[in-house]
Amino acid sequence: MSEPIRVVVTGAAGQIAYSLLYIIANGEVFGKDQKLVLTLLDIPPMMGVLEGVVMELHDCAFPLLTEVIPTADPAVAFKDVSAAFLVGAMPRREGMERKDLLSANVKIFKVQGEALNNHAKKDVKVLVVGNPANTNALICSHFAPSIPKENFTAMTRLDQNRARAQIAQRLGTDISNVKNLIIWGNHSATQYPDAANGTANGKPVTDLVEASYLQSDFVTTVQKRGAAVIAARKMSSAMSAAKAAADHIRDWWHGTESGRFVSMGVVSDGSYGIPKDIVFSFPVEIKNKQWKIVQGLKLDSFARSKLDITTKELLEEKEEAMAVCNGN
Ligand SMILES: NC(=O)c1ccc[n+]([C@@H]2O[C@H](COP(=O)([O-])OP(=O)(O)OC[C@H]3O[C@@H](n4cnc5c(N)ncnc54)[C@H](O)[C@@H]3O)[C@@H](O)[C@H]2O)c1
Ligand SMILES: O=C(O)CC[C@H](O)C(=O)O
Repeated sequence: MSEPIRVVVTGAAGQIAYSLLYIIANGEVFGKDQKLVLTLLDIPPMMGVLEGVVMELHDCAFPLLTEVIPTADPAVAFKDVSAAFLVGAMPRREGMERKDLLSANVKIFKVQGEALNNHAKKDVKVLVVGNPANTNALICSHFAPSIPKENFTAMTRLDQNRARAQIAQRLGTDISNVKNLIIWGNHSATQYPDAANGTANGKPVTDLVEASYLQSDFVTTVQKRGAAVIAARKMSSAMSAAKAAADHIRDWWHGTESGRFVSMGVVSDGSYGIPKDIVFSFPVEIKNKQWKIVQGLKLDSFARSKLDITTKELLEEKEEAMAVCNGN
């Protein structure tokens, strides 16, 4: 059994955290031999609810959980953390526009970037789940200059999982047989879910599924899945978001198997002609806790036009977010 590591979950009294905390504390992210100290951050009015979550965590009797620290103070929450799940933010509800979220949520990530900068381990692995996730991750990194920007990522794993589920259902095969679907760009309705490199039972998805579906309904279903869940549940997706957050950090911590890639929002280095310094979802491979963008994949003109749309949205979001953070 190794020494405990400290892991923070923000928005710990919320919906996603309620599913996520179980998965983390049960050893399914950092491993069954990794003891954990969990710090749980939420805002002061939620401290009562958070107390209940803490009681339940104790009552689960998780062997790996050595301590649980609920707090409303970022300095306490981020102290010496090795991994950070930044979930806490307002979710979009029916009738709200995505833009309504940006100005409210982006400020949270400025504060938390500063807190990470001042209190976290310098090799902390940060996953931003709170929306607009890509731009929040960029802001967080911007305000944490002492931590390498490679350590800040945004969650598009839920979109990847959604894409896999759509293809598996269409082919009537197990989801574990469907690999290497890619999410490019923003975690929003402009993302481009791309099956061009995907395989199902070892065969190219493009040989098994009609191009007309892959270029239309497949793309729009995945793009709009979050909105469809909100319309049905009247609340944003939570169980599936928690599972995806756990998948994301588990793969970052333990690595990806050879030949298999996963999608993560990472600070662009200019790969595939995407402008530097926006958080863009790319296919990555992971080894020794370092991700690398998969290079050399072919993008046809259809794919390229989709990447242009999502890039434009991310550049606009960046400008808007910087203006909010600078008080303009
Ligand atoms: N990237 C993705 O794939 C994805 C998927 C689903 C949801 N989301 C986003 O995740 C976020 C959380 O969703 P949820 O359903 O858990 O929402 P929720 O409203 O149930 O919970 C959010 C929690 O965050 C807390 N919070 C607010 N400001 C905070 C702050 N400054 N510090 C710490 N905690 C704070 C709230 O008090 C609340 O307890 C939303 O922004 C949602 O849109 C992202
Ligand atoms: O607000 C949305 O449209 C999406 C909410 C969430 O990010 C999801 O993908 O389920």
